Amino acid sequence: MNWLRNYPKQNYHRTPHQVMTSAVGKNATGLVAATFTPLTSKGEINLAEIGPYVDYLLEQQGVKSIFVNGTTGEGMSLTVEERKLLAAEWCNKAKYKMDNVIVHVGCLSLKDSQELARHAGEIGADGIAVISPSFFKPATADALKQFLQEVAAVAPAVPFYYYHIPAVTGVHLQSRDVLEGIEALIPSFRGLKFSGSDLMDFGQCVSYSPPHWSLLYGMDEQLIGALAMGANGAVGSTYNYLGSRVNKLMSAFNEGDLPMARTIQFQVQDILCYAMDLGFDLAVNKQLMSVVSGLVLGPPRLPLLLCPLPKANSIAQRLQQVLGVQ
Ligand SMILES: CC(=O)N[C@H](C=O)[C@@H](O)[C@H](O)[C@H](O)CO
Ligand SMILES: CC(=O)C(=O)O
Repeated sequence: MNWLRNYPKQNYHRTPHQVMTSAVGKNATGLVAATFTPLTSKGEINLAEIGPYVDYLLEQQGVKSIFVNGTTGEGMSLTVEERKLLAAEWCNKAKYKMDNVIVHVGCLSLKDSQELARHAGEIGADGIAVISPSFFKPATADALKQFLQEVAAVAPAVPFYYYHIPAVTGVHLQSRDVLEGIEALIPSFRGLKFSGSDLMDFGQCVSYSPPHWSLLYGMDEQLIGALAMGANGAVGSTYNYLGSRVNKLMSAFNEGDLPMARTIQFQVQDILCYAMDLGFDLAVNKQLMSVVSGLVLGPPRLPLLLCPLPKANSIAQRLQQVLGVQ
């Protein structure tokens, strides 16, 4: 097995599901809902809906952690000022109630990202996450790490997560290469939110990670594969309305009941297949959440277009049918 010994990368071979609490903050584990951003009918941010939203997740979905201003939250379509107001309100309303509020602070401009990272530290966020810049893209993993390092450096006490979502950013660097030596550059580094389909790269990230990192998976339709690979938790948009059911998937998996975990995964896939056949984008997803939860999340921001209500209603109906089957 010489090829193994010659493999240049040092892996920790950690035991999946064991994440130690670290010196900097607490790790995010379990289910994390990537929240939608409530807007008024005129397209302004609607802070008044955030308190009820937090309570809905806790009481109706059993979801105790959130990831705000990310892809689902239309973070890249919001101004820096709007993002600060939203992050502050999420932290404020989730304080003493939720386990973890992770604020996404990635921007195309390094300076904007730093301003948001500093602010997240001031408002007591439990973590910050940064997506790769995607207009001018980093040419190498080292270039990306330099960017991440500069952001993390302004909020050194806040647990830092790298957010990999290649289908959206068009940045296809292997996450394993991004993780290589990252803690020497970013002492507050605490994990990865991996929203890609490449489970080999994800597995290599798990294998490389020390026990105090959290590896969170972000493709809700195949979470079970990532759990098998050693994910510590999941961040996703569908946990806004499927959190309660997917919590059961996680416990079934942890208890070794794979048939049950698989049954639930197939239910999630059924709902998403149905939605995708109709055309499923963030605007549809947001409207679906409004229909299912009763929260008034409003329209998406341009260039996304408001989803016609009958379409969201039809997906919601399918969801109720599928969830009706235990
Ligand atoms: C592109 C996107 O928004 N990905 C989300 C998180 O990363 C997922 O939660 C998906 O929305 C979900 O897996 C449905 O495809
Ligand atoms: C899904 C996710 O993590 C996001 O919306 O950013």
